[in-house]
Amino acid sequence: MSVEEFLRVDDVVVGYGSSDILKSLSLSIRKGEFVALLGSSGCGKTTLLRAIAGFARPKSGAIHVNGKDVTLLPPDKRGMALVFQSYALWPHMTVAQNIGYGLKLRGMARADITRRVEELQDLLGLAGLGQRKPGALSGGQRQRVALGRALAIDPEILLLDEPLSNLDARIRLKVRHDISALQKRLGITAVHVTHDREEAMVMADRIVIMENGNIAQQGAPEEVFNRPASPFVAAFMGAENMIQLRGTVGGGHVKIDSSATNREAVLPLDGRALSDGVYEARFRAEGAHLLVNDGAADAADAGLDLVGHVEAASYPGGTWRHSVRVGDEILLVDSPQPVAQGEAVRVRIPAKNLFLFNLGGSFSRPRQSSLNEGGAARVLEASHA
Ligand SMILES: Nc1ncnc2c1ncn2[C@@H]1O[C@H](COP(=O)(O)OP(=O)(O)OP(=O)(O)O)[C@@H](O)[C@H]1O
Repeated sequence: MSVEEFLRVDDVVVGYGSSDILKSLSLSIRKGEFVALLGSSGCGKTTLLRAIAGFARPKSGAIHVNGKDVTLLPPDKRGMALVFQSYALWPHMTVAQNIGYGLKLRGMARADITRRVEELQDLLGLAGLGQRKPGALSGGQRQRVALGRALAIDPEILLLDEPLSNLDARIRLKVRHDISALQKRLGITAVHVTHDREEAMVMADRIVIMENGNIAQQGAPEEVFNRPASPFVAAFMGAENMIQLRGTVGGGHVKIDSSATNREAVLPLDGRALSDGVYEARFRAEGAHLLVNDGAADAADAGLDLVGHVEAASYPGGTWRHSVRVGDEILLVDSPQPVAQGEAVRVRIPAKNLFLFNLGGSFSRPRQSSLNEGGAARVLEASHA
C-alpha cells in the first residue's frame, strides 16, 4: 500500500443473492481526499458505499483502511461515519442528545460529551439550538445535526449518501458549501454518493463515474468534464447532443468527411485515441454556437459545422435554448439571441468542445444512453456507523 493510499477497495465483488452488483471493483483514495461517486440510478454507488461502511459484505476482494484489512470488521469498528439522505435523527431527543448519541454509546463522560457537542454545534452553525427537538428544525438544520452526530465520533472517513437530496435548492447550496469547508478544515477523507453532477463537480477533488457496477472513468472534475473517456461519460457529463460522423486520421489531425448534415472539417487530434471510421460525436448545448446559415466561410479556428434548421426556441434563463433539426437528429443548442423557428442555421462546435469516439461497424444510429432509468426509492438502514 503506498503512502498516498488511505482507503483501498481491492477487486471487490458485492451482490445480492446470485446477482453481482459490483464486479471486481477497485478504488483507492488518499487521506483527506473528497471523492464523489456519480452514476445513473442502480449502477451500484450505494452498494459500494455500504461495502466500505461494512453494511454489505464483499463476496470476494478486500477493503483496507490505512493499511489495515477491515473487510470483515463490523461497521462500528471501522472509524467511519455514514450520513444518509433521510437524516434518521431521534425525534424524541434534542439536538444536543442526537449529536452526542454515539459518544454516549461509547461511554464518554457526560462533561466531555457536553463539551464536544458544544464544539460541534458551533462548528455547524447550530449554537443555541441544542435543546430543540428535530421536529422544530429546518431541513438544512436537521441535516447539519446528522452531520454533527456523524462527526462527533471523530471518524477518519465520512461516507455521505445523497445527504443533500431532500433539501431545497437554496439550502442545498449552503449545506454543500458547509460540508466541503468542514471536510477540508478537519482533513477528513470523504466519499460522497450523488446523482447531481454539479454537486460532484464543486465538492469533489476526484469524481468516480460508475456504470453497471464498474468504474467508467475517474479523475479531477475538469478532467472528466473536458476529456470524457467514453460516450457514456460524455453523455453523463452533459454532452447529450449526439451525431454520427465519418473520418480519417493522419498527421495529428482527424479529417471529418462532409455529408448532407455537416461540412468537411480538419480537427487537431489533441490526444484523442481515434482511428479511421465512423465516430459518435457528442457536445453540450452550451458548447456550440448557433449561426444563421448565410454560407459564410468557416471561422479560422478549428471546429465542426453542422447544418440544420431551428424547430423551437425557449428561454430557460440566461441564454436561449434551441431545438435544431440536423438530419434525423434534434440537437439542443444555446445562443444569447433567439433564432426564429424555421430559420436555416449552422451549428458550429469548436474542436475542444467536440467529443469523438470510434464506433464499431457501420454508419447507424447508436442507442441513446439511458442515464436515469429506474429511480425507485430505496430504503436504507436508519442507523449510522
Ligand atoms: N437489498 C437489496 N437486495 C437486492 N438488490 C438490491 C438491494 N439493494 C440494492 N439492490 C440492487 O442493486 C443495484 C444497485 O443498487 P444501488 O443502490 O447500489 O445503486 P445506486 O447507484 O446507489 O442507485 P441510486 O442512484 O438509485 O441510489 C440495483 O439494481 C438495486 O436494485
